[in-house]
Amino acid sequence: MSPPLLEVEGLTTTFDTDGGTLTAVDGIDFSVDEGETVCIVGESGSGKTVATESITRLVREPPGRVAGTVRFKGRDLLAMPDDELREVRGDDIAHVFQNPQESMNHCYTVGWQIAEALRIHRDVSDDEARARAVDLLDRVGIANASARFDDYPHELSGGQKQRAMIAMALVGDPDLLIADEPTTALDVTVQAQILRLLDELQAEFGMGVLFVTHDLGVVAQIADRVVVMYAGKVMERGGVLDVFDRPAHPYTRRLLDCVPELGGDGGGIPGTLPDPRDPPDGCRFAPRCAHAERACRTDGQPEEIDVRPGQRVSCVHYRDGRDPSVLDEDPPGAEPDSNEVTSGDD
Ligand SMILES: Nc1ncnc2c1ncn2[C@@H]1O[C@H](COP(=O)(O)OP(=O)(O)OP(=O)(O)O)[C@@H](O)[C@H]1O
Ligand code: NI
Repeated sequence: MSPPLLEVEGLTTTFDTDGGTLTAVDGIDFSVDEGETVCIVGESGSGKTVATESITRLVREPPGRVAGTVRFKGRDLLAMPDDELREVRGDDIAHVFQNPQESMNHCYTVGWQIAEALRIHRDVSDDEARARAVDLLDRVGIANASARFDDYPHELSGGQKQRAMIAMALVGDPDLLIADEPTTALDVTVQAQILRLLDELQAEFGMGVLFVTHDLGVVAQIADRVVVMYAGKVMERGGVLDVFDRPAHPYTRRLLDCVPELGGDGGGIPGTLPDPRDPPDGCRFAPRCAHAERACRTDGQPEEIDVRPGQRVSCVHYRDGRDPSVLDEDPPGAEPDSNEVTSGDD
């Protein structure tokens, strides 16, 4: 088997804040294979964005600090000199962010920005850059691309702006596309179009995609594999069909319970995320877990246990000699520590 395109080990990102050191991502591992889509999913504040921005060291240091290993095509991005990393960022790994407004320069036309990116990455003439930029705009589904080339960002709709950002990301023909909630700011119809577009482009360009979302409906649509994050830790991971069919971790189950499209009630999970400056002992989810017992509240996050090929869960109830079927029952009288409700899909 060839090594993964991206292999993240022990990724830990902390921030120095006035209130002390905050650990946003706490020693997580995951990988993305060539041509594969991996979704990182979890509630707001779980560390999804910080994790993906740590990969190419987009996190500002200080106050941030990124540790661990991030091997991309065999090279450790965290140990790489800045100038080499800049090349990787432009050519091999592209980011698409949630708000295209913020990622685009308002003073230049959309086409010019894409052409300029092409000129930086490739040694091409102005005419070639323009032709290729128009081609990319066309490829991402912007109608009448050669006319739209001269539009300023404010002249495009939200969906068109996001398409243009995707075109910009494709300039270097990346091997890995990191997309952080790229459709969250868009309405549902446009969101579906952009997801379809990403799917097509992935097949065409053969990219690996690392996709961040809090929306399990989106995960179901696009993921090959899913990594469930909570409070800086990985709770569960596996093939998307396995995890959706037979979620193992109580947190994953509660998340899925929230999704109306999957028969859920659309509500939230009672309680809130722990303070990242002072996380609880044991499983990070224990304070909100109806099945938590003493073993869940001691030591660190439980080691991950294989539940079926490719699916692993960090939960003491799956340890040898234990019966995880207790998680299927409503524990009598057991209430999570807090009844404050947060939305599971904000
Ligand atoms: N620059 C920063 N300085 C201090 N703390 C930060 C910084 N950036 C992120 N954090 C903290 O790190 C934690 C993880 O944040 P992150 O943005 O990665 O969450 P997320 O899972 O992407 O959430 P969302 O779904 O809302 O985007 C949060 O507690 C957040 O407040
Ligand atoms: Ni985020």
